Amino acid sequence: MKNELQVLYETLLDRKEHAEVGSYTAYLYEKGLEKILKKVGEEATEVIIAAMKNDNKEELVNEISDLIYHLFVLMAEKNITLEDVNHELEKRSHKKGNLKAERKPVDKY
Ligand SMILES: N=c1c2ncn([C@@H]3O[C@H](COP(=O)(O)OP(=O)(O)OP(=O)(O)O)[C@@H](O)[C@H]3O)c2ncn1[C@@H]1O[C@H](COP(=O)(O)O)[C@@H](O)[C@H]1O
Repeated sequence: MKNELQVLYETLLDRKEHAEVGSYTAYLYEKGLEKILKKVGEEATEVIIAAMKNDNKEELVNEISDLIYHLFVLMAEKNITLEDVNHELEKRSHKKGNLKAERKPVDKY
């Protein structure tokens, strides 16, 4: 079963091919890369502000979701797939040996 992140990414890719009326995503693609980057920057700042406020988990989850949405729009715009990111994370994980049993003392930061 697909998780919500996969469904969202596929929806955003679909919006690239079929620009629906009233779609905020289609509006971002139409505005172009500079607008998308501006939104990623704004949303990242909002995550930082929400995280510094400490105890409002709901607000922080909200802001993180906004940031993920805008990052995914950027990925779709740049033809970067979830598989690309997954593959990169997998490579890092194998290199580092995330399981405690595999980890050597030198692997520590
Ligand atoms: N997950 C999201 C999502 N998160 C945030 N946003 C939009 O991002 C915008 C960010 O809000 P801001 O106040 O920062 O920006 P704004 O003032 O509305 O817009 P700007 O003038 O700054 O561009 C809001 O309009 C939100 O609706 C999203 N818009 C769409 N989605 C999902 O994307 C998919 C496709 O949606 P549409 O493209 O709208 O069909 C659907 O699954 C939606 O649920």
